Amino acid sequence: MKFFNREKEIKEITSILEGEPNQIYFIYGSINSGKTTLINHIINNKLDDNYKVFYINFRTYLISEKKDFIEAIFSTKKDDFLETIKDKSEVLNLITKGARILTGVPIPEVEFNKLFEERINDAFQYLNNIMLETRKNGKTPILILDELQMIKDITTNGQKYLLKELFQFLVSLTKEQHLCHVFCLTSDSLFAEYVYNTGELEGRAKHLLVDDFDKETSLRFMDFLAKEILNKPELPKEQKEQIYSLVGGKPADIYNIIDEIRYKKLDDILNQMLKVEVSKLNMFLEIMEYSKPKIEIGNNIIEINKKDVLNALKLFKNKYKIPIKEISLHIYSYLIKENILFLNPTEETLKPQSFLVWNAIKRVV
Ligand SMILES: Nc1ncnc2c1ncn2[C@@H]1O[C@H](COP(=O)(O)OP(=O)(O)OP(=O)(O)O)[C@@H](O)[C@H]1O
Repeated sequence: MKFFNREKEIKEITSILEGEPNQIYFIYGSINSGKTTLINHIINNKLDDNYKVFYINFRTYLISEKKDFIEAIFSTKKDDFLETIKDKSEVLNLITKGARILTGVPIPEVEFNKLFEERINDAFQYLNNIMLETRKNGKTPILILDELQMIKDITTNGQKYLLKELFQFLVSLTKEQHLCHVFCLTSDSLFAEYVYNTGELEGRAKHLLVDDFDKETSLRFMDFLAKEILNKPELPKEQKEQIYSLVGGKPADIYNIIDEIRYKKLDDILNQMLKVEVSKLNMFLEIMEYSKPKIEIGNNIIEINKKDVLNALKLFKNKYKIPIKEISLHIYSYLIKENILFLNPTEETLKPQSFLVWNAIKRVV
């Protein structure tokens, strides 16, 4: 897959990386807006060997307890051949000479096994030492935590949230020690909102939005893909308009459509996409009748009323984006959890997760 555009975001992130680590950066955006693709493009193509990237993707693990969290962060393997790291000198080798991007923080197997018996702070202490070693060897460490929301419900010692301890540690890495750049990625906008309003991160964290493309960029992206995938110089203007009016600037949707044009008619592709989305929404509303869904807000469990959901969705009939205060907290939280709405905490607005979802809403309610 060839990478397209995002000059503004690339400039912003590379400028951050040129400076001293000082804040935790949260990269957020609606589903499939291109967050992971962007950060991967930057670490693979825009950095020189003076950087060392520790990339942790929580999506690849099923995380339900502290032990899983530790397993996700650390790696006891030297390389893709799954050779085990035996001692500290092999860890140092990986940090100084190994690949620029490491998946997981390297640790000798014996030390890793010990982490399970000890307090979570020991894991953070080990991580801190690795960042110090990386610095000592003349490299700037970058820690990337992808899909961070996966750990939000993990408790340690029965009730204390692991997330809070992690945040404290990340503040120490950035604002206090200026040791390591930290980027957290999330597609869960309720989580992004929680982070945005978390008192202990005030003045210590910044949010960077990676949104769907605007219209002009989307049309250029279609021509870019027409060249890459279809071997055509561009797509006819009316086809581009047709695609945009159904899926807007969602990179993943645009990519899938152009790819399918290789073997299907555009009209058929678009009709099928809309049909599927409309039936998903209809099914969702129908199931609500029977399942009587509930949502936990603070310490309260609130039942979701179908009529309230329909009224909330009706607000989008003529508008793509609305102020958050127009929908009550439990209803919008539920619709976000169900991947129907996206919340932008910095703007305090709500919009459908995608243009396609918006088109379905307009037809169903
Ligand atoms: N800048 C880009 N250039 C080319 N293709 C892109 C770009 N951004 C996104 N895409 C396409 O969109 C797909 C989804 O992007 P990606 O997985 O990065 O989104 P995401 O925001 O990380 O998703 P999630 O919501 O699941 O976290 C990619 O697999 C790719 O096909």
